[in-house]
Order: sequence, then C-alpha cells, then structure tokens
Amino acid sequence: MARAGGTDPAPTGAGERGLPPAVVARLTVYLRALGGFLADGVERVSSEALAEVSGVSSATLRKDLSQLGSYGTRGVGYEVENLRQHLSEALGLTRDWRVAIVGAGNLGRALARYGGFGTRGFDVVALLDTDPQIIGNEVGWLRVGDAANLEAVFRRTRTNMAVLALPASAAQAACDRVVAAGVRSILSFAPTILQVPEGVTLRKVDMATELQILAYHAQRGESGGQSGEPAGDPA
Ligand SMILES: NC(=O)c1ccc[n+]([C@@H]2O[C@H](COP(=O)([O-])OP(=O)(O)OC[C@H]3O[C@@H](n4cnc5c(N)ncnc54)[C@H](O)[C@@H]3O)[C@@H](O)[C@H]2O)c1
Repeated sequence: MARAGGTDPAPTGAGERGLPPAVVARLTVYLRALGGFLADGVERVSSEALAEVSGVSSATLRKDLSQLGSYGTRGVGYEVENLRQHLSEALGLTRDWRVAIVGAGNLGRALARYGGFGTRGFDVVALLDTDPQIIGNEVGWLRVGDAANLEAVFRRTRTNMAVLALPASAAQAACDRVVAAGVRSILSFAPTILQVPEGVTLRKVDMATELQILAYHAQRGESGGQSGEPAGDPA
C-alpha cells in the first residue's frame, strides 16, 4: 500500500526513476512562461530570459532542462515551440486527460466551473455526488451524476483522473471505488490520509498546511521561495 498524507508530489517525467518533484514543479512554470512567449510571437528565447520570467536563476533552468536532454544552443537559446512540446511530453500533458470530480459541494462545483483546466489539457468530464438534492443539478455545462453509478460513469466518460472533493469520512471508500474503476491518478482535497495500492499516484492538496508554511516563513521574516523553487532546495 502506498500512503499519501502530504503534499509531496510523486516523481514524474522522463527516466526510470522520474524527475525530482521540485524539478517537475519548475517545469510546469517554464511551460507556462513558454506559452506566454508563444502568445507574443517569440520563436527563440535565451535561458536568461526564460529564467527571469519563470522566477528562477538561469543556472537552475539550464540544469533542469539538461535533465530532459539538451535543447538549447549556446548563443542562440531555445526554440520556444520545440521546448514547449518537449516539456509537455515530459509532463505527460500530451495525453488525453479526462477528469471526474467526486463530490459536488462548494469545492467540487467551483472546480467544475473553472474554465482553466481545459486549456491546460484536462477535460472535466463528470461531476458526481451522493446527495439527492444535488444529483441532477447543472454546474457549468455538466449535470451532477449519481456517485452510486461511479463505475459506469467512469467507463462511459473514459475517466483517467479523479479529484476527490468530499468529506474526509467518505474519502477512503470513494478512493477505493475510483481505484477499482481503473483510475491511476487521483488528486484529493479531503483532509485525511488515504491509502492507495502501488501503481496509483495520489496527490493531496492541503491549503491549511500551505498557509501554515507561509505563516512560518512570515514570522521568521524570510522568503520561503516560490512554489517550484523551494528555498535552499536547488534540486
Ligand atoms: N485541501 C484544501 O485546500 C481544501 C479546501 C477546501 C475544502 N477542502 C475539503 O474538500 C472537501 C469538500 O469541501 P466542500 O467545501 O466542497 O464540502 P461540501 O460539504 O460543500 O461538499 C462535499 C460534497 O461531497 C458529497 N459527498 C459525500 N460523500 C460522497 C461520496 N461518497 N461520493 C460523492 N460525493 C459525496 C456531499 O454530498 C457534498 O455535496 C472537504 O473535505 C473539505 O474539508 C479542502
């Protein structure tokens, strides 16, 4: 049984062992920055310019990108579209991700209404709940389905990623059903530790913990670094 109680990402990306979590987090930042360059019609970018908009040092950027293979040319920089494609592949974003949200309360509904996932390659295909008052309601362009039919809905929608936005007390049972339905990538907002079998990646989002970390750095009067470039962790 793998256990996921914290916010530590599982290794992802190229290579047998995957990239270190901090590198994966920074790759997502580079990817967003490259999207900005492309939108501005920029075809080539220097490591300094890309590092600057990403909020990291150019040495860190070059080290990160070298882990994916060397794509920069000295004096010429990186081809924006090429690098963006390569990062997308390394991050698994060229796959078709079909996301179901389990729990259509305040959080689940807000997530389902958010339009930004689709543009990043994540289609929200289902929203499920157990409450008869909520089942059948329209949220954005989705209609809330009955969580009792989770397996059938996942099959029909070809769900391959699930978000748990339900109470802690219901989370493990729902997680088990999601796993039994064949989903291998789960993001949980439930404030509890969940068990998943080997081969399933579970990430937990815990805003309260993040706020506590911020408070810790604030009371020490220091910068805790940006997400993706943790202070004192150049990995
Ligand atoms: N991690 C974070 O940063 C963060 C932030 C906000 C909320 N949360 C957590 O996210 C969860 C959802 O928060 P909320 O404010 O939307 O709560 P909510 O009470 O508004 O919604 C929870 C929904 O889950 C449904 N539900 C219960 N059991 C279910 C099951 N087995 N299958 C499907 N649906 C089920 C309920 O009917 C309800 O509609 C809570 O556990 C909350 O503590 C986490």
